[in-house]
Amino acid sequence: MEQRSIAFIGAGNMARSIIAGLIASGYDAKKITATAPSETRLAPLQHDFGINTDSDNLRAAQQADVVVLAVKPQLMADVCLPLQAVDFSNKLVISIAAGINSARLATMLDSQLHLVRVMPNTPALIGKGMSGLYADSTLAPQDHQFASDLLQAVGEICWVKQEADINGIIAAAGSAPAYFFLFMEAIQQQAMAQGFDEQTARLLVQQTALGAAAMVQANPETDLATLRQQVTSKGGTTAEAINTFNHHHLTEIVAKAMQAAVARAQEMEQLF
Ligand SMILES: NC(=O)C1=CN([C@@H]2O[C@H](COP(=O)(O)OP(=O)(O)OC[C@H]3O[C@@H](n4cnc5c(N)ncnc54)[C@H](O)[C@@H]3O)[C@@H](O)[C@H]2O)C=CC1
Ligand SMILES: O=C(O)[C@@H]1CCC=N1
Repeated sequence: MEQRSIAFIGAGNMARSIIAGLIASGYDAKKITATAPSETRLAPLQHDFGINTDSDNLRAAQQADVVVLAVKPQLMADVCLPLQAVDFSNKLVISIAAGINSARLATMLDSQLHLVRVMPNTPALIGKGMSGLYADSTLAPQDHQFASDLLQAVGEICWVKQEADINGIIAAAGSAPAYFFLFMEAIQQQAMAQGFDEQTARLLVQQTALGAAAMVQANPETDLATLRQQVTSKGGTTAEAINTFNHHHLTEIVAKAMQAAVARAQEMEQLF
C-alpha cells in the first residue's frame, strides 16, 4: 500500500491495535507517529513497534499526510481545538471515534475535511479486525483507496453508504468482541463450576470458539442456523442447552443489547 505519513492522535487500545496490525503487515514504522500526553502510553509503542512518538498533537498532525483521531469521544472537542491551526486541505482525516459524526468533526476542527469515519475493532491487533468505513461522495478515489488499504492491513472491511450505518457497525462489530468475550467468560466460569481448573476451562472455551468461527469462515455457503443444527442431535444434550437459551430469550437479549449500543452512539452524537 501507499506509504503516507500517519499521525495517530491518541495512543490507546484501538490505536495500538491498528498500529500493531500495520507494522505486522509491513507498513514502514518510520512513517507512523502516535501521540498521547504521557510517556506511559507512548514508550511501549516506540519499544514494541519502532514508531515515532510525540506528546505534541499539533506538531504530529502538521507533519502528517493522514491524521487518525483516536481519542475518547468525550475528549475529542478539547483535543481538536488546538488542531484548528492545522491546514487540512491536503490531509486525509480518519476518525475512529464512536458517536461523533462528520459534521461535528468538521466543526471541531473548523475545516472542510477529507474525512473517513472508521469503526474498527480490537482484533485488528492480530490482523483479524473488522472495520466499517464511511465517507461522503466528495472523498477523492486515492483517499478512499488509502483508507481501504489501511484497514485491510489489519483485517476485513466494509464500506457503508450512509453515515448512520456506522452506528450499526458499532453494534455488530466495534463493540461485539466484548459480547463474545462475555459469552466465553460465562462458559469458562461454568466449566470451572463443573470441576475444570481455570486453565483447562479457558482452553475448552477458546479452542471451541476458534473452531466455531473457523467453521463459519470455511463454509461460506452454509448458513449459521445449519451449522448450529449440525451440532444439535435430536433429543440430545445440545438441544437441551439451546432450548434453555431460547426459553430465556437469548435472541431478544442480543437484539436489545445491540439496540442499546446504537442508542448510546446516537446519544453520544448529541453529547459530544
Ligand atoms: N476500544 C475499542 O474496541 C474501540 C474503540 N473505538 C474508538 O477509539 C477511540 C479510542 O478508544 P480506545 O483506544 O479504546 O481508548 P483509550 O482510552 O485506550 O485510548 C485513548 C488514548 O488517548 C490518549 N489521550 C488522552 N488525552 C489525549 C490528548 N489530549 N491528546 C492525545 N492523546 C490523548 C490517552 O493517553 C489514550 O492513550 C474512541 O473514540 C473509541 O470510540 C472504536 C472502535 C473500537
Ligand atoms: O465502547 C465504545 O464506546 C467503543 C466503541 C466500540 C468499541 N468500543
